[in-house]
Amino acid sequence: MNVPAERALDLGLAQWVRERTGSDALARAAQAASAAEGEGHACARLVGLDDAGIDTLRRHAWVGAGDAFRPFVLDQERRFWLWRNWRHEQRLADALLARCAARAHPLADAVLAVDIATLFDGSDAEHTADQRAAVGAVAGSRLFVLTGGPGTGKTTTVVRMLLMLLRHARACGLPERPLVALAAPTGKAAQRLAQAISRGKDDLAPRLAGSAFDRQLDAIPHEQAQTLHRLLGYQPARNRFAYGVEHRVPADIVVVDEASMVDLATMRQLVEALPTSSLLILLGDPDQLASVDAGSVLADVVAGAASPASPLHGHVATLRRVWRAGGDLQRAIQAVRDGDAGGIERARDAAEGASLRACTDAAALHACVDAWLDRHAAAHARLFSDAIDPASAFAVLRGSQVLCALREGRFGAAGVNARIGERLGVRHGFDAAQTWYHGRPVIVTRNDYAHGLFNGDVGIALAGEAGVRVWFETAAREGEALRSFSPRVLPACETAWAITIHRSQGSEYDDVAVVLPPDPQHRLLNRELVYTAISRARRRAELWATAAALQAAVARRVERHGGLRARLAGSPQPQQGSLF
Ligand SMILES: Nc1ncnc2c1ncn2[C@@H]1O[C@H](COP(=O)(O)OP(=O)(O)OP(=O)(O)O)[C@@H](O)[C@H]1O
Repeated sequence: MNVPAERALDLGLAQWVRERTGSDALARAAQAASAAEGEGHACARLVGLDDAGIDTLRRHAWVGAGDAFRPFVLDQERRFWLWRNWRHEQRLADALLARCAARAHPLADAVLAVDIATLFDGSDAEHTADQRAAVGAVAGSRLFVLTGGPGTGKTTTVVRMLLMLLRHARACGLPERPLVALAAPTGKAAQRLAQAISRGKDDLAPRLAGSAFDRQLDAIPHEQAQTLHRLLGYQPARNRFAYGVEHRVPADIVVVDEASMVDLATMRQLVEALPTSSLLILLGDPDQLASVDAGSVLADVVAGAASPASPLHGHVATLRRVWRAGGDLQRAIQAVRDGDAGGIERARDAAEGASLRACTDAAALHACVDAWLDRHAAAHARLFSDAIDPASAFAVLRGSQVLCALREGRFGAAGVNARIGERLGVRHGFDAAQTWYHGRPVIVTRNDYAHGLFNGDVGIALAGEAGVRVWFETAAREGEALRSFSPRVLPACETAWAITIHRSQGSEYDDVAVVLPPDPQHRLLNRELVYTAISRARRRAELWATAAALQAAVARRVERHGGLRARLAGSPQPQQGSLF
């Protein structure tokens, strides 16, 4: 079992605290809080300290109870925060609860019933009961959270919510013509949101022609979906946001998709930057991996709201029915979400759906890669043909993707990438050792504000008359489609035949292969990781793993430590775990 190395950052903080305070106990607690933050927790749990040690810490001038600024906060449950994370939780919870307190019920039941019937005309009332209820509940709220797994109709439902809100804007306390902003944590997710909303509008247009909602469809600006950082006016040179408490985002209704990826600090920035009279709608799947940075805001909101005592109760709707085709795959995804690894093993032979390919060693991994390349041979032949245009190349890339739990090593993205590149080179007659070959997919690993390219953006290298250009489909400006760059000016990027599961968040592919390390004890294996990976698949997911590693992963849940959930539940909640 590999243990995380002590980070220089955490040791540095400990040393700094020790030098200034002379307190070894405080230095060690500070190190624990910093290390916990690095692992995604908002605070550390000091359960290894005895009562005397806790008392010593509590009496220290640098440690407070959170009522006034102190560098650290220690609560009654031995949770220990860096001040900034304590403050983020406090301010975020206050803002969310204030939004709930401002709730009104402006529309009469009869009006709601008629409108919902129009918006869902032609659909089965029982099958759409959750979606209908969500549309009815949003009117008059200042915060609404719509959750559900892949294909449960979150986007479909939010389009109808927006139509309802636009039609009754004044009654709902919004301006006559509310400004709607659509955002997501990454460029890729923003692009998908734009496409999904556009599709939803197109589906509805013929059905709503001539109805009271006809006019409102045009007021949903799907082409303006943007990253959260852009919505908040992030200024990289100054590392600050243009919008905040002093200067609010000019928007009346803000929809944020893939909210599970939004960390604590960014969510606080968002809620503080929105006008208090605005409505914030969060969409997401709380069972997915939490944000890369500290916090698990969406999961905390959903869990907190489950308590009937919570002011958030009634502000969260969960969609359960899966509308997307592919019953086998959907059943396997749900089984993993519910902790049942057998859901995948039972579907072992499914040509469509989910399956497990035993992958115990390098030879087995190579066999998996070869079978994968055989299956996608026709698509790769298209990709490597000289005639392919960038849009078609991106369509090929969306068809299949290998996702790895690890970054490094043979079973990590680095090793699998190297193997796939090498095998494709042999099959299609190119030298995979050269960096920029025609057909090479890449993923950006650093933000480059000058070129408008961001961590996670996927590009494709295509050779043309002007030499190799690298194409991207994430827009830098509104209305822009494809852009190309010389490889020389690109920010850091990596080959993307295989990418990490973390990097795949917010993306979807028809066919997905998920590579897990064979060691069942590997500390990075957990249920959220496997669930996130296989739920990226639209048609088929294949796990390259040992049955033991799969079972161990699905059995292990990660819960992030923090105080947000208890604040939102309306009552203090002790938590499990030890980091000290
Ligand atoms: N009430 C409905 N009637 C008919 N089809 C529906 C309904 N709700 C959803 N669908 C269909 O199910 C599919 C998935 O819906 P949608 O894209 O809204 O889900 P989602 O939860 O946003 O998915 P994801 O986040 O995984 O992309 C779409 O093809 C959509 O048209």
